[in-house]
Amino acid sequence: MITIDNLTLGYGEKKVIESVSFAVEKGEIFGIVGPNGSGKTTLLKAISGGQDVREGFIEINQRSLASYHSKELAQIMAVLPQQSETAFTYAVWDVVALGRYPYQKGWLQGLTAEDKDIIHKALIQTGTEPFKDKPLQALSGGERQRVLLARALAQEPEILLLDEPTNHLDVSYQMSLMNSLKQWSRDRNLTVIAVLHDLNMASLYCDRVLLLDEGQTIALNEPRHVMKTDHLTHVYKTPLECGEHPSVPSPLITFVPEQNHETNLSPIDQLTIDRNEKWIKVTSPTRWKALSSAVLGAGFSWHNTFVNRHVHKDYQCDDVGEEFKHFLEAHHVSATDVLGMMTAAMLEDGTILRSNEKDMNLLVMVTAGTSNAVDAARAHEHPAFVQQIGTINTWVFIEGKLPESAYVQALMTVTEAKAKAMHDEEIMDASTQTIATGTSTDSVMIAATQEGTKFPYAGTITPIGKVVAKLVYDATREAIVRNKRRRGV
Ligand SMILES: Nc1ncnc2c1ncn2[C@@H]1O[C@H](COP(=O)(O)OP(=O)(O)OP(=O)(O)O)[C@@H](O)[C@H]1O
Repeated sequence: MITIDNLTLGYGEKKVIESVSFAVEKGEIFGIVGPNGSGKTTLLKAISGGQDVREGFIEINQRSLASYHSKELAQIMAVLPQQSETAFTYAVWDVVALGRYPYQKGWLQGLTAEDKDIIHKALIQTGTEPFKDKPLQALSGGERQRVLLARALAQEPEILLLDEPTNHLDVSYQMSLMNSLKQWSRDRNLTVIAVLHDLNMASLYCDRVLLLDEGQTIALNEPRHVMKTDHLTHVYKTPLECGEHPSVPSPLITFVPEQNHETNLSPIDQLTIDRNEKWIKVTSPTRWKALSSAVLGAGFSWHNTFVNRHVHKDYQCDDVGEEFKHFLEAHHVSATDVLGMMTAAMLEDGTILRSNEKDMNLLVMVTAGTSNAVDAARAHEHPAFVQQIGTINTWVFIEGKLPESAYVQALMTVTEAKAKAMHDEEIMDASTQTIATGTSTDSVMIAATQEGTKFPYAGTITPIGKVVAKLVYDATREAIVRNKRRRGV
């Protein structure tokens, strides 16, 4: 549909776009992203025919752009520019009606019933119908932006060029605009080329993205290939990270603010451990990124308070999460800060071990009740699942920066070390009379500061994995031994 070949554009002596080539298919949503001054608007202007081409060419439907008469071009292409025109004193309806101009045969010809119907539909589609009689100047920036979009739609274009269309729009209208573009591209085969500053909008809605820097193509591909941490950090010169969107298969770009630390103490030295018969509560002045199977705060989340709460072995509750929150409130602890686990094991038997080898600052806490011990290999022989609280809870605090993959590896390391401790302490599965590998309700947490030394891997044989495995193995055995002693085993 649109072919750009080896395009070079500029102002005076200055080259602003250099040897850029790409093709946009019919029905595609094509995003142009890049830092301020990288040439996005100039490129879009050239595609709309408003910028002289210095080298290369632009074709639309296999015809040179330069060969189109302006009215002919306006019948296939509509433009929503970056700056919304505020000079208009027209009423909204009249502004949208201007979109029908390319179809009028002469100055004196009025609008047909079909034109009016199209204008009405464009007003409805953009939510601007309620203020169709107001002057454009009386509208907010976002409302005006939507009116200009309605005018572009009234042109019934095959191609829509948008320069930062979500500027001025609140989140709900941004989403609604982008959802509409997606729908029009599907239903009417509308081709969209949009300059976007919001990298997440580009990643959520564009079929392909062109990343420009200083007029040159840095990347051109589907968002998941373009939105890479190294590409974007290099181009935007700002710390950011590309992760996964939690609900759709698109990259999620997050920005990392500068951190100011007022103390030289290590994060583990700053942990406060409150330990009594009711709980082991660890609090931190800073938040840790945790991966856990906890009752409160499961999955990946950031916390500054970690509670391992003691409950009676007969504890039963329909909504454990809610009951836990009430418990915390009653103790003046904010539940939103807390990663919370439960255990019927006696907390004074819990073991806390620390390693502070050079660049390996870790703390491990294990509480162990083994009355629900299960041999995973024979678990299928057990009767139906019964939720009981005799459990091994394991916490690992790591000073360092781990990718999410390393969290998962650390989780495996913890599980293997725990299973070996169970084996070496000869903890039996009461049902199968074989050596157990864990208990039926074990819970685990890996928490890291996400600052300092990078640990890309955390499997058993990696530098950090070796320390995790040793501490978890030793702490689990010690907690089991204390538990056995208490029970007189
Ligand atoms: N009319 C003009 N005359 C001279 N130079 C211009 C003109 N318009 C833009 N430029 C320059 O061309 C370069 C690219 O500008 P352009 O507006 O295309 O960038 P952009 O990527 O759209 O930037 P932004 O994100 O800030 O909108 C900039 O250095 C800008 O100063």
